[in-house]
Order: sequence, then C-alpha cells, then structure tokens
Amino acid sequence: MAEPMLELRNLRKNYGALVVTDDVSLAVNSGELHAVIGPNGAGKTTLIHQISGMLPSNSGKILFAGEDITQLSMPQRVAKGLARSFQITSILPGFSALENVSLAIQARSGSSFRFFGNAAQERALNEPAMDCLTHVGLSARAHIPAGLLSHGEKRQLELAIGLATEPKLLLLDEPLAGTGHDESQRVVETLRRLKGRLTIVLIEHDMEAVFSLADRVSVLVYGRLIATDTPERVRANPEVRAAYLGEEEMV
Ligand SMILES: Nc1ncnc2c1ncn2[C@@H]1O[C@H](COP(=O)(O)OP(=O)(O)OP(=O)(O)O)[C@@H](O)[C@H]1O
Repeated sequence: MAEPMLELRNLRKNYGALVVTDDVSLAVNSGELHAVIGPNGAGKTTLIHQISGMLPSNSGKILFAGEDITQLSMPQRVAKGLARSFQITSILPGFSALENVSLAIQARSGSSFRFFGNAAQERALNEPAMDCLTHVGLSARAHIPAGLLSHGEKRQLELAIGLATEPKLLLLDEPLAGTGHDESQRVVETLRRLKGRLTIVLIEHDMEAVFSLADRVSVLVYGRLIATDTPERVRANPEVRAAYLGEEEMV
C-alpha cells in the first residue's frame, strides 16, 4: 500500500485543562480530497493550525510524505509542499489577480520584491501565475484589481495563491464561508477541478459540498475523531448523526 501523504499520530493540543484536539490519528492518502467535519468548536481549525505549523502540538507526531515534520516551522513545511490556502485578508486589493499570484510565486522562489518593470522576470512569474489562475477558473479576471473581485472570486484567487507554492498538499479552512449560492457553486467546481491533482484536506461546514466532493470524511467531536470513512458511510453512521443532532447542517 502506498505511503500516506499525511499521517497524524496521536496528535493533541490543549490550553491548560482544555483539551482541543485529543489523540487524533489519521492517514490522508496521496491525491485524496479528505474532509474534516464536526460541530462548532470541535477543534477543526486548531487541527489545521497544528498541521500547517501555525500552532505547536503538545504531543503526537505529524508525518508528511513519510517524513516527521512535527518540529518544523510553517515556512519549512511550506517549502516541503504543505500549503495552507491564504486568507482573503492577505490578498492585496490594489494589485491585479495576476500580480497577487505572481507575488506568491516570487515569495516561493525567494527573489526580491521589486520585480515589476523587468520584462523577462515579469514574464517568468506571470506565465506560471496565469496557469494557477486558469486552474481555478479565474484567468478571464487576471487583470482586474483583486479588491474589485466578488467574494467568490476572491476565494478562487486564494486557491490560486495556494497553488502558487506548488503544494503536494493543500489545507483549506472553510473555503465556502461567506459565499452566496452561485459563488459557492463556483468554488465547489474549482475544488472539483483541483481534485486528484494534489492532496487536499478540507474543513467545511457546507455538508452538501463536503459530501459531493470528498473521497473520505473524518468527523471530529470534542477534539476526538469518531469516524473516518466514505461520505455515504459517514452520513449513515449513527454516532455521527447523534453528534449533529439539533444542527440543521447535517444533511
Ligand atoms: N487560543 C485558544 N485558547 C483557548 N481556547 C481556544 C483557543 N483557540 C481555540 N480554543 C478553543 O478550542 C475549541 C476548538 O476551537 P476550533 O476553532 O479549533 O474549533 P472549530 O471546530 O474550528 O470550530 P468552528 O467550526 O466553530 O470554526 C473551542 O472551544 C475554542 O474556544
């Protein structure tokens, strides 16, 4: 059996007596879109922070493509191909969509910030940047200032910026949050296009999207994983249904 792209072994995060993620063990296969769902406050965002390196874990191990990365910093993890999609707040509104992605590519390559004006350098950045925009379906909006894009388009841009680091694994924390119906459809289509090209760990409250996109779903409740299975089996799991009792979003 192929080695998992990401493996969590007994991962734990606590704030004093408050245990937020508790003994989480999980293997995400290469090329899989793996969703992590759970009621509010279950620890999903904390888990993503632990995987990305934004938060240290109190115990447990994180293996990425077989390598123990538990002690690595966030930039070291990004350099190895583990990216977290940037938040909309990190988009530069006065720069075009293309320039935003070019800047992310430039940051990856570690070259100087002052690149505009040098035609050859600009081309070397713009071509891969345009590829990233095409992957997420935003190429027609490449030259629009990012601040003028709709909320859903900003989410697509966020994904393109995430792709700019050429990740093997992309961590997505609620990419559909704040999008209207049509926009959310567009982001779902974007994720469907990306699916299979790279490994994706997705946290999302929109169950319709989760169940239509995910290869497997893990369910976190009070910091503990209670199930990891196909969408169909997770949906039918009585323990999962009980955890969502009273929450209208479990469909
Ligand atoms: N820095 C912190 N200090 C203390 N408690 C925290 C801290 N960060 C998160 N928590 C607590 O950890 C728990 C899990 O939070 P987290 O944001 O990871 O949950 P979540 O599943 O992502 O929730 P939601 O679905 O509402 O976004 C919550 O009870 C939260 O109050």
